[in-house]
Amino acid sequence: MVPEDQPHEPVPLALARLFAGLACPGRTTAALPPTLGGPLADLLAAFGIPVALAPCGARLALTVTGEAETTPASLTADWVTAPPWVRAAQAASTGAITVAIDGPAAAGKGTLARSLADALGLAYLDTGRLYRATGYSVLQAGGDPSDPAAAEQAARSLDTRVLADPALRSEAAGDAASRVAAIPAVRDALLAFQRQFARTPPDGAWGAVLDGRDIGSVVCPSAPVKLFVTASAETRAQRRFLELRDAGQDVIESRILQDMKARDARDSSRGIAPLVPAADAVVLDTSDLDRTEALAAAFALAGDRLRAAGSDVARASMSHTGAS
Ligand SMILES: Nc1ncnc2c1ncn2[C@@H]1O[C@H](COP(=O)(O)OP(=O)(O)OP(=O)(O)O)[C@@H](O)[C@H]1O
Ligand SMILES: Nc1ccn([C@H]2C[C@H](O)[C@@H](COP(=O)(O)O)O2)c(=O)n1
Repeated sequence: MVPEDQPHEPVPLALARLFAGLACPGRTTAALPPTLGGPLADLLAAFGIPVALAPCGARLALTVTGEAETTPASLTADWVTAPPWVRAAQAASTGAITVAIDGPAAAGKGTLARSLADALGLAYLDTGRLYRATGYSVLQAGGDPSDPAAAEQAARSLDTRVLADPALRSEAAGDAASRVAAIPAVRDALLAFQRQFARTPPDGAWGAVLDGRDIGSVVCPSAPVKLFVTASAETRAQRRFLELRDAGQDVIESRILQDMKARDARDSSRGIAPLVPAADAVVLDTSDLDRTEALAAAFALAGDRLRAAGSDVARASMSHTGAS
């Protein structure tokens, strides 16, 4: 039994370290819900990282018990933050690996996508921002986001430098985004940028995490890892309320819930690229998971698929080069 008050690393950091093969033997790294501890321990063991599980209150303490098989002797500036199987796949890679994360508004897609990308050394694209920037640009010009001509013109002339503008996070920008997103010419205009990002991620990254509504179904249908992240409408509205309130916006939770339901209905029922889980996506409901638990679950799900993808890429590369 591990004492409950024993200090633990923050779980996202611990997981990043574990998956990067940089765990510190003998140190308790994560206290996890029982449903996650077992699968994660199996996964780490499969990566060559020896671990032990012990009860810790209502949770399981996951402790690294020995050196990972390929832990580097020292960390250097050019050390690639990725586990051994990822580096093998990277070396043999004939193309970038894509992690597709889809789901409804405020489900936690971006939070998970950023953490996965950071931990695995992948580039990250929040595709919602492309639609938000398009809708916001129409609003700024005094236009109607549902007007196909105005929306298409805004999408085709989009300058990606505006994607970091904090104004894009407002509910008004989200609503405008959902309206322009139902227009086929807008989706067509934004598709090439997203596919290009996935195919040739910036800064030489070996792959990319993209989040949105149609990444697994339309933008990157052959992505080896597809997560559909969801949560109840009430949970998502509360999360968005807290986010906007903490950012200093004057918001009413019941209004956010109402708008969010309307946006979900529009995104799910539109004729083109509707919000639906891809047939081969793994659904992750985060309603009862905090950020840490959701990340642990995503790591377990994504890690398994990525590992398989890494082997496939390596195999494809070997047959391509004639090696056996
Ligand atoms: N599991 C969680 N528990 C509690 N809060 C969370 C959880 N995951 C994310 N959040 C918070 O909920 C809010 C929405 O999360 P996030 O932006 O990641 O969602 P999203 O699905 O990317 O949203 P959008 O579709 O609008 O881009 C953020 O404030 C985030 O910190
Ligand atoms: N791949 C995408 C991404 C986003 N949209 C639309 C639908 C959303 O309501 C809106 C804003 O997205 P968010 O920032 O909340 O993720 O943009 C889409 O249709 N396809």
